[in-house]
Amino acid sequence: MTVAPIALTCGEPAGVGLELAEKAWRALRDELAFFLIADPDHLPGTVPATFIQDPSEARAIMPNALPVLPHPFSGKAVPGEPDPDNAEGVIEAIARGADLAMSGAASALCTAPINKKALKVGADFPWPGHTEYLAYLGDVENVVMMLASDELRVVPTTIHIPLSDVPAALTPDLLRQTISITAEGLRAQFGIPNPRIAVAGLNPHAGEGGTMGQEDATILAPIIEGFRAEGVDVTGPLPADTMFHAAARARYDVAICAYHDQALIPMKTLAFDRGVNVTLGLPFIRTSPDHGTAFDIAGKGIAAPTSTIEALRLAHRMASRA
Ligand SMILES: NC(=O)C1=CN([C@@H]2O[C@H](COP(=O)(O)OP(=O)(O)OC[C@H]3O[C@@H](n4cnc5c(N)ncnc54)[C@H](O)[C@@H]3O)[C@@H](O)[C@H]2O)C=CC1
Ligand SMILES: NCC(=O)COP(=O)(O)O
Repeated sequence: MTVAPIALTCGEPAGVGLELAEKAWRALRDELAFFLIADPDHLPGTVPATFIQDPSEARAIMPNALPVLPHPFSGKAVPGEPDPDNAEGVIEAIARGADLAMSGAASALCTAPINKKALKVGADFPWPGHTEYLAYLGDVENVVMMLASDELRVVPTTIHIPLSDVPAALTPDLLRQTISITAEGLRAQFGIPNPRIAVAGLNPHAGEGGTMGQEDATILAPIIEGFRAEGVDVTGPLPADTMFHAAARARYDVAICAYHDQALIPMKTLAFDRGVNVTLGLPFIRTSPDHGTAFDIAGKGIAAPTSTIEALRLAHRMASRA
């Protein structure tokens, strides 16, 4: 099935996003169609680019040049040095890509990394990241961040909040919504009819019967029991330290974790170079590489494009299934 091209936002122009867009185009030009939303003046001089006015032009251009939907920014792109004047452009480009995905002109949105601090400094960006901003743009209250690779899928129930705030934020409602959205996403968008969902405990040894914390028994266990009573395959709370080795991973399709690092450390340890960040629960498909702006290597030409390539491939597969 032919699907509309994917919108790829450039992300932070001082990061590795533009380099990755070029490398992804070289790898995927004969495989799928995408177009980059970026300032023409920021493009690497090494990439043949053709400017488009409408996403529908991208497919025919793709084999020969990187299709670019021009979006002017106010500042220059200097590797490793984010310009506060570019913050508005970064934010607008994401909104433009989301609009195109919601209208169907793009089959999905794939986002190159942003630098959260640069957007805060440059434009007082009020959201912690794409995930929350896209929920706002898509007018949905609850979304789920899932990091996916062949080895492992993980969901952090709480996302970009201080560790000290996690226990209070881990409410029954949030956990219930997170499990529901994840289960539905795996069914509808990943073709897993009865997903096996493992829930990680918050405390060491999942609380060790209440001797190492109460939340596992008082908050996590009742929600898990509720889903099981409805026939959903949810297990846990499992001790987090023993649920990520190979034999344990074979028992579930996704691990629901309590907080950001509990989920992302195993994921990035196993598959940093090919992990994909997917937002579930949006009214459109959104994927992203699993890494950040990598200022330390920006402009050196050494950034690995594999995670971006996998993000575009996964977006294409999800769009083809929709
Ligand atoms: N989806 C997004 O927009 C994301 C944005 N970020 C943001 O990125 C910024 C930097 O975050 P960090 O924690 O420093 O993580 P990072 O992923 O940017 O960098 C961590 C390390 O991994 C290396 N690295 C990252 N991507 C690479 C690639 N493609 N090829 C080779 N090496 C690579 C970097 O050089 C660095 O040594 C922060 O502002 C963070 O919030 C982080 C993750 C995702
Ligand atoms: N650590 C994951 C991350 O920062 C991705 O955030 P988002 O910008 O995709 O919300």
